[in-house]
Amino acid sequence: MEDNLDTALRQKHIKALILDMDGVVTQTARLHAQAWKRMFDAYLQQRGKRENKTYYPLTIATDYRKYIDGIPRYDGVRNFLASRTIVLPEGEPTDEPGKETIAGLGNLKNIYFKELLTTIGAEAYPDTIAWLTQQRAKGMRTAIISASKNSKTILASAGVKGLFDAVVDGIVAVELGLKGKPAPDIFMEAARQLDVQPDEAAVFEDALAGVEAGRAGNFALIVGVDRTNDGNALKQHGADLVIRNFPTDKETMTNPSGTKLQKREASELPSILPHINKLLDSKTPAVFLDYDGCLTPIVKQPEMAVLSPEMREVLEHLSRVCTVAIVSGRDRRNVAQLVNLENLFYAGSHGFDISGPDGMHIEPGGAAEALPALDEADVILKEKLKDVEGSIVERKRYAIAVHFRNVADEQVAIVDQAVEDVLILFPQLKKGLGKKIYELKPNLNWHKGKAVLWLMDTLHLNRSDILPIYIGDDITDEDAFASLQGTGTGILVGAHDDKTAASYSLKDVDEVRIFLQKLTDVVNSRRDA
Ligand SMILES: O=P(O)(O)OC[C@H]1O[C@H](O[C@H]2O[C@H](CO)[C@@H](O)[C@H](O)[C@H]2O)[C@H](O)[C@@H](O)[C@@H]1O
Repeated sequence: MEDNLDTALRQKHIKALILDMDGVVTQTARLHAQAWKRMFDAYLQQRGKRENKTYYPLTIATDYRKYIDGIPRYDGVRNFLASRTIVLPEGEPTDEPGKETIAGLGNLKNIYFKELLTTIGAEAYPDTIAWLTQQRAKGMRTAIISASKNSKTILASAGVKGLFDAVVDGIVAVELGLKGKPAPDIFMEAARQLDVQPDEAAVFEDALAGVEAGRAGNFALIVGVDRTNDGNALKQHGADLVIRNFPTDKETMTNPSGTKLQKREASELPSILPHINKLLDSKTPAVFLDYDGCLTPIVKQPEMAVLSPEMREVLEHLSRVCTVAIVSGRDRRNVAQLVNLENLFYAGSHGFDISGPDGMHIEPGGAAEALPALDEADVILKEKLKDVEGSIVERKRYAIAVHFRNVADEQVAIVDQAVEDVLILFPQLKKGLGKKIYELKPNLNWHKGKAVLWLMDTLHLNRSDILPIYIGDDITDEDAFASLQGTGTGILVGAHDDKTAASYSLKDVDEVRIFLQKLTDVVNSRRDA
């Protein structure tokens, strides 16, 4: 569907792109949702006590989306309160935060939001930024619109201010007397500032009110950006086209060392087996290994993935001749127990939790602050999924895997929704994908690739006589392949759903064992020579 976007832009002769900020360019929707929930839940509770009445708390999946998302702040307060049959005086924009007026409650929400912005910060969607950068390089003009009065701070916090020729936000709207969405005013002003007519511009929106606003303004193309599985609703409200991500040319993305990242189809990779001698040359390997799907076959239940005695023996021999680390999505203690070899390094929870021989233990990703969010998310997910047969919520120290391998196809949507609902509640967490699992991880720039580079550095392996080799089978291993591209070797086991940054392949777990055995033999034979 994403490929259609470039075609649609061409067909409609689009000269300018007007993008909504929250949910399309920056990931602040979750911060907003959390701030709204904090403000309204406390207010409703306090009011309920006073009136001896029960007011239901705000639900993010329904109330926030329906009454608040994408519209000016005070309108959001008024809309939501109306859904609970509460009418308050409008008040003044200068009302004290928390005063029982529309403005007072809106001002309190804004304080909570700014607190979250300072503590957690805004992040830009990498796919949007990569695509926008490409479009601007082709001469496309770009504007960003938002109902927020904090847009400048948010754009600066996400580091994307320079990507837009015009910014039309809540402050500009007040100055010019522009009506909020679903009125088209804010988009029309953006088009005016870009010096284009609506029939020359495309609008990108994730909110239903925003899609309606684009339609009301007769823009040439309305693109719904579906980050929350709401594609049908976006279409019903007027989107011409719905995309889940912006189409980026993955081959042109760069790896952490700044060199061009090469990605290929798994089927194009040569087997590493005939190339071991050439690969090693005169170097000593440092071997980083994923666990599930690499050292053990993928099985139905996580606890059934037991290491074979043969694989353990091979690993033990290898660890006598070079550094060996297991880099896994599993909990570190769990994977260390499964492998059960003392002289290996273990990076668990996708690299956030690392241990090694002689009592070494360190958590280099800085994820400790996400622990309360993980604890709460774990409880909520277990409650939400308790009746979904076959689902497993597997808590690791710094991640939660939500397994749906054994869930009936028609129930997988319930799992999807539960994960999305929880993500909205916890901006400290982000979603990752794996084989038939969703992973909730700390929302930090840390992953298996960073853990590998950290180990290389800490263990003084960044030397010309060392060849780092990473072997893995899953999407999460791509970060490690990318981190080593140019300096080491990535080996993909089997295939996953995307292109790969690995350079070689191995068919399955048996071939991994054969490769590790041969590697050990080559190093040993050199020593004997
Ligand atoms: O990074 P890894 O060591 O590969 O860990 C990734 C996840 O592996 C486990 O789940 C996967 O393997 C299970 C057992 O074969 C399988 O049932 C599941 O469908 C796979 O996704 C593990 O349970 C997760 O915690 C890891 O994150």
